[in-house]
Amino acid sequence: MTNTAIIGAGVMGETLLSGLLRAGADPASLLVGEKREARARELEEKYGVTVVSNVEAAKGADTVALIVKPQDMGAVLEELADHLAPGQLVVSLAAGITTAFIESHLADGVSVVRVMPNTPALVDEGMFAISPGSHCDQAQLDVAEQLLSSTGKVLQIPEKHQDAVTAISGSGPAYIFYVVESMVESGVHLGLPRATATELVIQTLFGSAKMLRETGTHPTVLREQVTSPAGTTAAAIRELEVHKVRAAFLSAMEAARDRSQELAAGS
Ligand SMILES: NC(=O)C1=CN([C@@H]2O[C@H](COP(=O)(O)OP(=O)(O)OC[C@H]3O[C@@H](n4cnc5c(N)ncnc54)[C@H](O)[C@@H]3O)[C@@H](O)[C@H]2O)C=CC1
Ligand SMILES: O=C(O)[C@@H]1CCC=N1
Repeated sequence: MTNTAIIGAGVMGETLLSGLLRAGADPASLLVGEKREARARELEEKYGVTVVSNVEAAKGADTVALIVKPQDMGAVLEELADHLAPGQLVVSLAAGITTAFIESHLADGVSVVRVMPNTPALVDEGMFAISPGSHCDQAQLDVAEQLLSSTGKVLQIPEKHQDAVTAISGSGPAYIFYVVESMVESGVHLGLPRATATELVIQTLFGSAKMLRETGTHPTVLREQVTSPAGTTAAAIRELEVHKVRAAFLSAMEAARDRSQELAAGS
């Protein structure tokens, strides 16, 4: 039985923890380090796992998943540095933090994988992009892929693309939820009951996502199929163009990419 340590069990840590349990992991094989006392008790009650110190969790683990905020990563690495040995695999899910930064804190030969996850992993529809550090071989990358694949798709990418990936799929669910909020509010503005507007928007989103995935048809073609000459959709899309929504998406994702790079620099 392999042991996995989860260091930092907030939103994303719980997402990974619950996913591993849904995939059949024995709670005894999951060692959790979480600094907030109340949160630790909550997770113990909810999942039957034991929360221990970060060092205790990491020492006994084959794989150590670091899921604290980028700003907390330096402190956690300093705490764990003397307790991690070659043969253990460190998997970081933090935005911006490079494998070089992590390796610089750890003993030579400790393997590192950088991951950009997203929250839909909570419903087994996550998107994970993974990149190996300098001591990580293909077999260890496959271990990381195996760990994550129970809760979503896993793509192996060069680390130089991680900041762009963070802007697209890491932060992406927030943009989609923002669009959903905006469409629901619009429905309410047009006189629909909120519950009706919400149901309409969620099913439309789900159906559209399923069409994209299952037909493999280009999104432009799918949009054109909905857009009748002089029809309602053309009137709506014209407004999105007038308000430069496409350009706003480009700027937003550039800002997220840039912020990921700033996090790497420690700000
Ligand atoms: N929430 C999201 O959608 C995504 C988050 N991430 C990354 O995941 C990481 C965690 O993010 P969230 O879960 O959203 O944050 P969070 O704030 O919900 O969770 C972080 C957890 O780490 C704990 N923690 C902090 N310092 C600690 C320490 N020294 N020892 C033990 N536990 C400690 C905190 O108490 C907290 O429970 C970040 O690096 C973020 O960039 C990546 C992609 C998506
Ligand atoms: O906003 C953040 O910094 C994290 C990383 C990607 C999604 N959430």
